[in-house]
Amino acid sequence: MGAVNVANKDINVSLAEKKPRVVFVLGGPGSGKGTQCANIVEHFHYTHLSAGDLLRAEIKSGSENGTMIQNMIKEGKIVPSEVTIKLLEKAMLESGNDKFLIDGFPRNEENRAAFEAVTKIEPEFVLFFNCPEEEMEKRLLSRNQGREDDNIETIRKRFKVFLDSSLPVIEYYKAKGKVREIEAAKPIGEVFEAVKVVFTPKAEKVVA
Ligand SMILES: Nc1ncnc2c1ncn2[C@@H]1O[C@H](COP(=O)(O)OP(=O)(O)OP(=O)(O)O)[C@@H](O)[C@H]1O
Ligand SMILES: Nc1ccn([C@@H]2O[C@H](COP(=O)(O)O)[C@@H](O)[C@H]2O)c(=O)n1
Ligand SMILES: [Mg+2]
Repeated sequence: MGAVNVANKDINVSLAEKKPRVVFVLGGPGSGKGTQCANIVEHFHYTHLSAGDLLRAEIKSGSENGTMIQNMIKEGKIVPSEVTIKLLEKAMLESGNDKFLIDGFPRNEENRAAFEAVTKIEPEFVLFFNCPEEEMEKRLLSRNQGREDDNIETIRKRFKVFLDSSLPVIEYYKAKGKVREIEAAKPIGEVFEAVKVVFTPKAEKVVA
């Protein structure tokens, strides 16, 4: 435990020193976060870190937390921040990049406050994909990526967690003027056109 704490301290010091640029990418399950992050990476050279993907990789790695994480994901519950933040910090430091899309995080108030306290990083802005449940449900049920949480029972639990725990985080950042909201119930290309506007520096935007 002591060794882990020492290593953590080193990680935190160097992340705080690096002062990376962070965009939080939020939205309901199936709103298209991962799909649009792939486009943003290609055009704007961010590194994409999906908290859900990191947690799924942790299960596969045979980590001591694997069973706990797997059980929480099956129930659509939010894994304790300590676990997720360690994975995010490690991935940020290993990437060598200085700008990140953090997808699916912070998912609740505990995630948000712990990330800020541990890393001292404030997001540049929050990209929020707003999509009706009916559309998200349809997408998740036809995603076919073998995810254990893409079944109707877990999907309904994930929707409830989104409404109860994740929307308040979006509201928190809205009050700070940091939310860039995207209408996500459109074809992928149209959604990306709206995303591009958010990421294009003001000076480069063409005035019509
Ligand atoms: N604009 C869109 N129109 C139609 N289908 C879409 C659109 N965006 C994404 N999809 C499809 O919907 C499914 C969910 O998309 P994606 O995995 O990007 O969502 P997500 O927000 O990352 O979901 P999760 O929170 O579950 O990880 C995928 O099969 C994807 O191909
Ligand atoms: N901050 C987070 C993000 C995700 N989880 C868990 O992973 C599941 C899948 O996440 P996706 O973003 O890939 O949909 C999610 O339902 C949670 O169980 C988490 O705990 N904390
Ligand atoms: Mg995703």
